[in-house]
Order: sequence, then structure tokens, then C-alpha cells
Amino acid sequence: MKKIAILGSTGSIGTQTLEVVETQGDIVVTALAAGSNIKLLEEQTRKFLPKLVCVWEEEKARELAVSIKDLPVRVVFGMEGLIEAATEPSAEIVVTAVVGMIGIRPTIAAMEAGKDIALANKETLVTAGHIIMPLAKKRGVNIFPVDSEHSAIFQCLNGENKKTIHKVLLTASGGPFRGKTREELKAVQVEDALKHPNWSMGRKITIDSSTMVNKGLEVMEAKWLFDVDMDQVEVVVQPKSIIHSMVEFKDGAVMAQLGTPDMKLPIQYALYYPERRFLPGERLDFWSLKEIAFEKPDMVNFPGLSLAYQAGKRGGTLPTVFNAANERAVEKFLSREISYLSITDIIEGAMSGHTVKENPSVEEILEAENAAYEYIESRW
Ligand SMILES: NC(=O)C1=CN([C@@H]2O[C@H](COP(=O)(O)OP(=O)(O)OC[C@H]3O[C@@H](n4cnc5c(N)ncnc54)[C@H](OP(=O)(O)O)[C@@H]3O)[C@@H](O)[C@H]2O)C=CC1
Ligand SMILES: CC(=O)[C@@H](O)[C@H](O)COP(=O)(O)O
Ligand SMILES: [Mn+2]
Repeated sequence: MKKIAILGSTGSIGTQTLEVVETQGDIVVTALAAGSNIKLLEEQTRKFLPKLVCVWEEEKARELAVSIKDLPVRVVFGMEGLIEAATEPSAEIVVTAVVGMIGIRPTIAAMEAGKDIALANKETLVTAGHIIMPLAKKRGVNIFPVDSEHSAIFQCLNGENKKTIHKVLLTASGGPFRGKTREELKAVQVEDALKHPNWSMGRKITIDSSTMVNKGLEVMEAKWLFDVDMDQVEVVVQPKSIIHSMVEFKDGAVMAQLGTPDMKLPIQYALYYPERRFLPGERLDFWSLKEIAFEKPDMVNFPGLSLAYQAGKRGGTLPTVFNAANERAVEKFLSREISYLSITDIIEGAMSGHTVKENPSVEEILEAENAAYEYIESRW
């Protein structure tokens, strides 16, 4: 029986991971971690009986400990607790499904403890890829991509030599506002931006998809995962999210992975790699699909993508500033403190005022994160 820990078990990826676990019936969950949703975490704990559960907020952790005192489950909290969950001794794979840069320390701790990573938390790789990738090599651990595009690329590369990649063709839906101008985007409200055309996901990534910042983060994620240059990653808009990404090889051959938009496939593939198992659910029907359309990304009305290319090419602490500014700006947009277009204005402002530090340590990454937050607090 495979043993796994899930960080972010109450979220979109976390709950779908538990669905896969339940359907397959041969994975043991040894640790769960969440932010504040202790009601769902209690249900999950009663069903999967992990050894350890972590709640970010101490007070909520104490509340949960009281309500599950009949179970042989230890409750921990905060960053120390999150690291304990990530390093729970019996887990072989850690699913990193927390949202945001909070994932950096537990991911590193899990890898140091020799665990494979099923990586959904793209922000960790964007900000600390130069630490994570060499560490994976040093510790001999695998990073299995969960992000749908990166799982698709990983699947296309099965049995291939990464050195023969000519281009990674990263597909994008274009989000709910594809085809709109900045003028038309001025009036966008939270509810509009939360309507992704194809995927049901957590709130932060759904906003990121609408601004194309998600695609920018994914270009940087691809650079680290597949050891390619930023310029080798080309974004191809494919509005129905049927092609999950493609690889063009040096000889001109293009491999693609297609499927219905269902995150359980990449999650299951990451958990069982290299095995493919039956996955219940809808299948692609080419006869009703009829055609697949393609467009170039609009980097003028959606500057989030071009800012991401700038950040990824420059490297150092700039991707951290891009990411941190976006995380804070999205929080502010979701709490209706700023307008929709301010999200990318904030990212641009934070990046332009930043003095890049090369090859930053984890502490320096976190300092750059704080500097971006301070910039935003002082100006917005
Ligand atoms: N959803 C998707 O389809 C995809 C998501 N991803 C990536 O996966 C990651 C998760 O996304 P998604 O599942 O959508 O996000 P959600 O917002 O749905 O879930 C986030 C999870 O993280 C937990 N969490 C938040 N803060 C903390 C904290 N401080 N300590 C511990 N746990 C915390 C939340 O707990 P609580 O709810 O209790 O607060 C929740 O379990 C993101 O990096 C996203 O970009 C990538 C590809 C697809
Ligand atoms: C499901 C998934 O992987 C998301 O990251 C998805 O890719 C979002 O879609 P777009 O960013 O292409 O709109
Ligand atoms: Mn994706």
C-alpha cells in the first residue's frame, strides 16, 4: 500500500486527491494539513484516519483536537506543524496542494526527508525552482507534476530524452475574458472573474487564469520542471482545454496529451506513475467536439503573461516579486479593495521598483516576498 501526505487537503486539489484515494482504495493517507476549514478536515480525518493532522491557525487546531479526541490522531499547527505533516515518517509521496508561497518550506522539508513530491503548488517552483530542482537531484526524489499542463508535458516526454525538446507548447484557455480589451475589463467584478470557462478550481488560481498570470506562472514552472529556456516555452490559446499541452521535438514531431478537463487524471498519474489505472468519468467525444481552435495569447490586454516572461528571464528574486505581488493583489481584489486591472498594475509596479538579488536563499526569497508586500501596503 502506497502512503501519502496531503498538504491542502480541504481545497480543490486536496479533495480531488482524496476522491482518487477513495476510488482506488489502495493508498494510505498518513497526514493531512489545511488552513482553517476544520469542519471538512474533521470529516476527512474520520474517514481516512491519518496519524497526524495540521491546522494553520493554533486556535482552530485546539478546537479540532477537542472534537476528534476519540481518535488516535495527533493535531499540530502553524509552520512547524505543516513541516511535521510534510515529513511524517511513513509517507512516501507528499501532495503539495496548499496555495501560495507558504508551500516552499514544507516542500523542501519533505524532499530533505527523502519523499517524492506530487506538485500542484506551482508558486513554490516559480519562486524557489533554483533550490528545489537541484535538491531533488541531490536527494534522489521525484517531482511528479500535478498541474494539468505540466502533467501533459510529462506524459508527452515519457520515454523521450528531455534534451531533444525543441519547444514546449503550453496550452491556455484564455480565461473568461478572452477577446476583451482593457477598456472592457475595467468594470470586471469578483463574480465575473471567478467564472472559469472549463475548470472548477480554488479562488486564487481562478483569478490567476482570468488575468493570464496563471499561464505566466506555468511558463516559469515548465522552465524548472523540464529544464528549458523561457523562450522555448510558447503559450498556445486553446479555449476548450482539451489539449492539455504539447511538446515539439527537434525532428519536428509534436506530441500532445488530450482529455476532458478533469484534474483527477493528473493527480492519479502523479500518485501511481508509471502505472496507468482506470479512471471513471467522462471521455473525449471527437464527434461532438468536431474541431479544436487555436489562438495566439493577447499579451497587450493581459500584461500578466509578458510580465511573467520578464520575471522568468531575469530570474533571481524577480519571479518571487512577480508572484508575491500577485498573491497580495489577488487577495485585495477578492476582498474588493482594488479593481480588477489593478492586479497587473501592482505586479508591474512591484517588479519595476525591485533590485534583483541573484540565486537567492530561502530567507532571501522570503525577504523579497515581504518587500513586495511592503511596497503594496505603501502604495495601494
Ligand atoms: N485547483 C486546480 O484545479 C489546480 C490547482 N493548482 C495549484 O494547486 C494549489 C492549490 O490550489 P487549489 O486546490 O485550487 O486551492 P484551494 O484554495 O482550493 O485550496 C487551498 C488549500 O490550501 C490550504 N491552505 C491555505 N493556506 C494554508 C496554510 N497556511 N497552511 C495549510 N494549508 C493552507 C487550504 O485550507 P483551508 O481551505 O482549510 O483554508 C486548502 O486546503 C495552488 O498552488 C494552485 O495554483 C494547479 C493546477 C490546477
Ligand atoms: C487545471 C489547471 O491546470 C489550471 O492551471 C488550468 O490550466 C487553468 O486554465 P487556464 O489558466 O489555461 O485558463
Ligand atoms: Mn494548469
